[in-house]
Amino acid sequence: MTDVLLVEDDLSVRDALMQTMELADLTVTTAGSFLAAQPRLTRDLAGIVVTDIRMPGRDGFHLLAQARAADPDLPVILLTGEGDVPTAVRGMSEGAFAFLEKPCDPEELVETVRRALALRHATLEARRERGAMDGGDAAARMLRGISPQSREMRDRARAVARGTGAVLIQGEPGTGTSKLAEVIHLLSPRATGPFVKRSAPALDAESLAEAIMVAEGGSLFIDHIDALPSALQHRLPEDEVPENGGVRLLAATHRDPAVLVEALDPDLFYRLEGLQVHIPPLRDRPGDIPVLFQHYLNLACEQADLPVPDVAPDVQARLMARDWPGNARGLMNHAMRFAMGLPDGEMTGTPRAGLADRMRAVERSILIETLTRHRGQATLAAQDLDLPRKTFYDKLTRHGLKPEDYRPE
Ligand SMILES: Nc1ncnc2c1ncn2[C@@H]1O[C@H](COP(=O)(O)OP(=O)(O)OP(=O)(O)O)[C@@H](O)[C@H]1O
Repeated sequence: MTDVLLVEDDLSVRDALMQTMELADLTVTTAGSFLAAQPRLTRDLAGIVVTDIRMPGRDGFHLLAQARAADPDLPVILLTGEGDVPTAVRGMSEGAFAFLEKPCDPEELVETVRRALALRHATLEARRERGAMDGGDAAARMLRGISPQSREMRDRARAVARGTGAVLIQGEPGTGTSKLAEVIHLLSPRATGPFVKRSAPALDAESLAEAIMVAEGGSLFIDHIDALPSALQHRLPEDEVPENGGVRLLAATHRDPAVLVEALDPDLFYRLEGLQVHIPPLRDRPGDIPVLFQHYLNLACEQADLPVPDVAPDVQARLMARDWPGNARGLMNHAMRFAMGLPDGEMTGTPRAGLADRMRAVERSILIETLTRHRGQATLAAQDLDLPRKTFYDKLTRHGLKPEDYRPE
């Protein structure tokens, strides 16, 4: 992966610039002319372009135009001759990201490149997210979240949906167990059949039989399965369901599988044990908090016909540091209140830990958020946080975090 595509015809200048950037841990690819660079200017180029203006044949302005034709959001930094202000002005008016006078000050060059790169990554990330939402399947559309745990959960849902046996979903209240059940149904070959949801404590023999009948050809989702009376556990739909006929059983519990073994008859427990999906609590995936919050904020504002307020970075950091005992539902309620401009009085996620623990939680959230934003690229994340690489890695180790967990799927 290239951070910088450097286009410069003068070999000694090219080597010097390349060395400056490589010393700053940037990955550089070089080209000696417009023609050599042209095929690399694509819409999905993960880096940015630094180009000399004066080159034999087609010059830097041609390159700028070509880059903008490939992708108007691709940042291009122009290198001008000393004192050549009119050229620089023309470059800016034609859409260059910045211009630098040669010979370049190394610090200024690296700093400008980093700014351009951060913008490039943000652009590509936003496109990727949009693509996943627009063209994605039910898991991508309905289960928001950019954390590695959320990605894993979506993959697991897809895999489980392809199976035929009963499924057990486990997660704390408000983590989205019902939503995940619906996603599994929608991803399965039974998607065109009904999805019927019942809560175990409200069921008796008659209402269970009726629910099974209504769910014919689709899925029956039983929430709080641990509260299903023993007598009814034997009346659940069978695992051996004919293709697209019968009823597939999906179940959820907030309880630990270790406790569940006590609550269920062994037959049912072992049936459900085969295909399980666990939803981690929100506090273990703070990277999802800003995305979910923004999603529900947009929704609340749209419903109430209100303008969407800005979420300042310190507000985001505070949201991420909370432990959210109500999980996604708690966050959603908070977003609603925020949209209405209501005070934070009924917030349930306020941390009660001491100062040291709270600071640790904030540090962890910031590390996760930065790694997520830089797609697991530790060097960029460390730079973003103004930390030497070693200090950054020490902190990751202390929090048990690994950059590779934050790289894209
Ligand atoms: N990943 C997610 N993306 C978008 N919305 C989510 C996500 N997870 C949960 N939600 C939302 O949070 C709310 C709670 O989800 P859901 O009702 O599925 O939780 P639950 O675990 O079944 O809760 P409970 O059993 O306590 O009712 C819902 O409005 C759901 O849409």
